[in-house]
Amino acid sequence: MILLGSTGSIGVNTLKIAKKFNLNIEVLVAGNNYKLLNQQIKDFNPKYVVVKDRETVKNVDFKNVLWGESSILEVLEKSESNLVVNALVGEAGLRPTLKAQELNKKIALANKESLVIAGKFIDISKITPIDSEHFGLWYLLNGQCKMGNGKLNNEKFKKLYITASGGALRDWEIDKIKEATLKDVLNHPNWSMGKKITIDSATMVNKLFELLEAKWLFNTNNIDAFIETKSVIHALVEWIDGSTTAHISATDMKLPIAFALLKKVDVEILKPINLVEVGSLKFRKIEIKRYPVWEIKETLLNNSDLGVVINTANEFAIEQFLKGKIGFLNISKIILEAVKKFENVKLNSVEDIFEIKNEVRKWCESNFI
Ligand SMILES: NC(=O)C1=CN([C@@H]2O[C@H](COP(=O)(O)OP(=O)(O)OC[C@H]3O[C@@H](n4cnc5c(N)ncnc54)[C@H](OP(=O)(O)O)[C@@H]3O)[C@@H](O)[C@H]2O)C=CC1
Ligand SMILES: CC(=O)[C@@H](O)[C@H](O)COP(=O)(O)O
Ligand SMILES: [Mn+2]
Repeated sequence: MILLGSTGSIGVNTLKIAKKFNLNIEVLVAGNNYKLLNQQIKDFNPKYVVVKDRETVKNVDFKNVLWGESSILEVLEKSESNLVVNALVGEAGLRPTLKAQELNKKIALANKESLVIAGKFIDISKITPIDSEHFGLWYLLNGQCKMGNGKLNNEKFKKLYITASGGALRDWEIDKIKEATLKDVLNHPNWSMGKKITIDSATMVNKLFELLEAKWLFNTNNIDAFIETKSVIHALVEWIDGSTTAHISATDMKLPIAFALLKKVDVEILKPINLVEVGSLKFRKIEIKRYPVWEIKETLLNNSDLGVVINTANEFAIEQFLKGKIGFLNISKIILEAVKKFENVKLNSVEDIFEIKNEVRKWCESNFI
């Protein structure tokens, strides 16, 4: 397989599954964590290795190390594996997703930003979702709604739900949230993940993205989210008959990853959840006064072209927050102002995405730096 983002949270879990099932790794792509990458090269003996920056190349114990986005695309073209695991973070994952699709490869997609930014240009038949909630929905729907042609029979279900943990600040007094530091925001209550998605969980941008991701994956706008504070339930399907089924598992990404990598899974991947030990579950509404970005939920679902605007503003704002230049609440403020400014955006081609991304980026830089 081809693993993009091998040194990250998803990447490391993917390699644990690869080792357990003795899967071949043809390509390792990492950013600049060469210490971990060198260990992975020793363990998996890949044919190609790509890193983010030229300066990192000299520290990697491998001959012909390549670097940069164009090298990721070049290696995708040269590779023989038919499976790409996209565990890159942010917009950096988009061009590799589009290239893998062009090469008719299967994509095990963790990089949700690919669908947020360019869902309407992505062939969903090539995508297997790794995102835990979407894996849960896929798991629940696959038995009931799969039609012969692989499409889902959407008449069977009434509504899809995904859950949110509420993020690191979910129990903070609302008027204290503006003082949250990076350390506070990275303290996720249930999951251990990369920095960006952990910040997105605290702003609820992650769940906003996941609603749009689900729209593309399951071809429906009939989707919503609520908080389940232990992240024991990941997804639910409300059926026409009035019953609801829920997908429950431990908070460990090895389960969705195993399904995405293997044709079928008939061994234990995670220890089952003991609900008697869990004791109780608490559910909460996602409130706009605590999560301001939730205000644009319907706007985004009804105009998915806004995905590139929201993602660009979010990545800019997170960069500024990580540098200590803006406060936590400004992340949502910048996103909401960008949506107002670019509300009439229209995507007619993939090229439009990159043009609009640059325009939004320039606007953010001239208004918020
Ligand atoms: N973590 C999780 O549990 C979940 C993650 N996801 C999604 O999966 C994706 C990955 O998330 P996560 O694993 O947490 O992210 P991490 O930040 O932990 O890992 C990102 C990976 O991408 C690499 N990388 C980043 N930028 C570049 C670049 N420009 N070129 C090459 N490599 C790059 C990093 O390299 P390095 O570290 O060496 O710099 C690292 O290997 C995200 O889209 C996230 O939303 C979805 C559900 C759950
Ligand atoms: C593990 C996973 O799929 C993440 O997307 C997780 O769901 C993020 O947590 P939140 O539910 O807090 O956004
Ligand atoms: Mn998720």
